[in-house]
Amino acid sequence: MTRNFTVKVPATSANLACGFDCLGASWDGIDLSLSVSHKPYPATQGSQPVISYTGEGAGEVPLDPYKNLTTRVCIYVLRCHDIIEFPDDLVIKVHNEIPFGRGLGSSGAAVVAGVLLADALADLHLSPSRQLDFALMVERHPDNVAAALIGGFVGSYLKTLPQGALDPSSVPMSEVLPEYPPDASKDWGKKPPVPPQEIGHWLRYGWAEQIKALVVIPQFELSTAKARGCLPAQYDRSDVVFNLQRLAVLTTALSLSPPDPELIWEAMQDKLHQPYRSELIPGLPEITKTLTPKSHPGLLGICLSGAGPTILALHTHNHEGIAQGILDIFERNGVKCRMEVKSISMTGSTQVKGINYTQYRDETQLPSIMELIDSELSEPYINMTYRYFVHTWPELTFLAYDETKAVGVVVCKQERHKSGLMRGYIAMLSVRTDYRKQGIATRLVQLALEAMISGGAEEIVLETEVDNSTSISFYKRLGFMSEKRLYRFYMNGKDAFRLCLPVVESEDAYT
Ligand SMILES: Nc1ncnc2c1ncn2[C@@H]1O[C@H](COP(=O)(O)OP(=O)(O)OP(=O)(O)O)[C@@H](O)[C@H]1O
Ligand SMILES: N[C@@H](CCO)C(=O)O
Repeated sequence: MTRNFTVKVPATSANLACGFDCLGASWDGIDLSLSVSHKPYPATQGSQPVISYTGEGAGEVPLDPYKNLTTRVCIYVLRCHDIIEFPDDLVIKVHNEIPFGRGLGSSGAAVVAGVLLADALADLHLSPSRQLDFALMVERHPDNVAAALIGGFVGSYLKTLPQGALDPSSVPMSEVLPEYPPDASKDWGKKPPVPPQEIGHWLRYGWAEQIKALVVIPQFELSTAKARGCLPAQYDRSDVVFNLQRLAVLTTALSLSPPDPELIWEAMQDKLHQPYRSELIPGLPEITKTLTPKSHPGLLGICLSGAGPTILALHTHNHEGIAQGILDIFERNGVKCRMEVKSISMTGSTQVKGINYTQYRDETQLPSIMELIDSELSEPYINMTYRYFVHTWPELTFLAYDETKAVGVVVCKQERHKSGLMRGYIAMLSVRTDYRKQGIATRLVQLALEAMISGGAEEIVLETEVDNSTSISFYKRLGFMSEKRLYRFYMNGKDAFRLCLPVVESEDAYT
């Protein structure tokens, strides 16, 4: 059976001015997404994962699973659980909307995605706290990764670990995520350092629903490493106190409704990182000092997003006016930008298990098939009828599973009709009522059609009750046409329509 699932991780803004290395917020509608399919463990083929990648960073990101950040984190987490290889037939389709090196947490998102990928592939059932431990072994400040994992407006700190515990910051990154040599075999880097428990603690704050984020993204990249490189090793006590006082106010100020612009603007001042980063971001001091709630009504506070160069302007309204103010300053400094308005994402990262489809395997599936169909159809069938179909044409019965629960089935047969044509026949189709409208019936019928056509079917037919308009329009959408009316076809005396799909030469004519 092939399993499939998706992983989605939102973009984040770390710091929010005074909360250097401890505050973060995640944004809706700007995500890193993985769409994954694989065979369940144990792995037997030693096959390499196939990665494809679209969106931000396409063409730049390595697609070799031992070089790509997300899959390297994934194999790191798997190996910490004594699973040394990727599962068989692993296909990962990445779509990334988070631009690199702009202070929107792209690397944190890639790391979190790797942790969630490993978790889902091997059914590790890691708690959010344990997921954060693994992420913090790789991305060593908690602000982006905590906000990306948990979602919302999040405060976090790194715990002081007991003496003797592994200190993540002292483990060289090359030991956590080794650079795999080209000839790395599956035994290479097998025993990585396992993170201590509960490296990071976090708390989600309230966020007033009126507050939106205007995100102004300059065209140039600034790596976090470079933006940290210009920070001093030590600070004046007065600067630290300046930030702490603002931090004490900001976390609650952003939760109050209606938001107080004067309070928030002043609380979003900073002396610990932005002044030092000004040399790397032309126009930054002017943007953070001259745009105020008085000059630009609707503005609440303005700062660097993470390590920059993106500017984050929290506001309640007037995003066009505020954006123009920022764009004018950037333009005078020769910086080109694009902008987006975002809402806070309260969901954080998600792993959504998909429905898995499988061909009929053996009699143990018969009770599920019978239950699904008996609960659905007006026509009662006896055991022998089911056995006749699934034993004669096992390759033409398909089931849909949510984890181990069967939620849909299609049962078909195929034989030569007296007209001389090879005729496929859809005998039964059923999807649990609570799983409808997810495309499960369509996928089941498509699988059956593919199997019948590859088995030589020249036409495919079925019957449906004349007053079952849902069923009739479902099959018509798949290309079926009404062929004839069959009078008193069902035992309840109802008429049926026979629907027919002529198989034309193009194999995808039915899709
Ligand atoms: N989806 C991804 N897949 C693989 N590698 C990625 C992905 N996203 C980011 N990276 C790697 O992370 C680098 C960017 O990391 P960096 O920490 O400099 O910036 P950022 O995470 O966008 O900013 P910040 O941490 O300040 O918010 C990229 O150049 C790339 O090497
Ligand atoms: N707090 C970090 C952001 C990236 O995690 C910094 O400003 O360098």
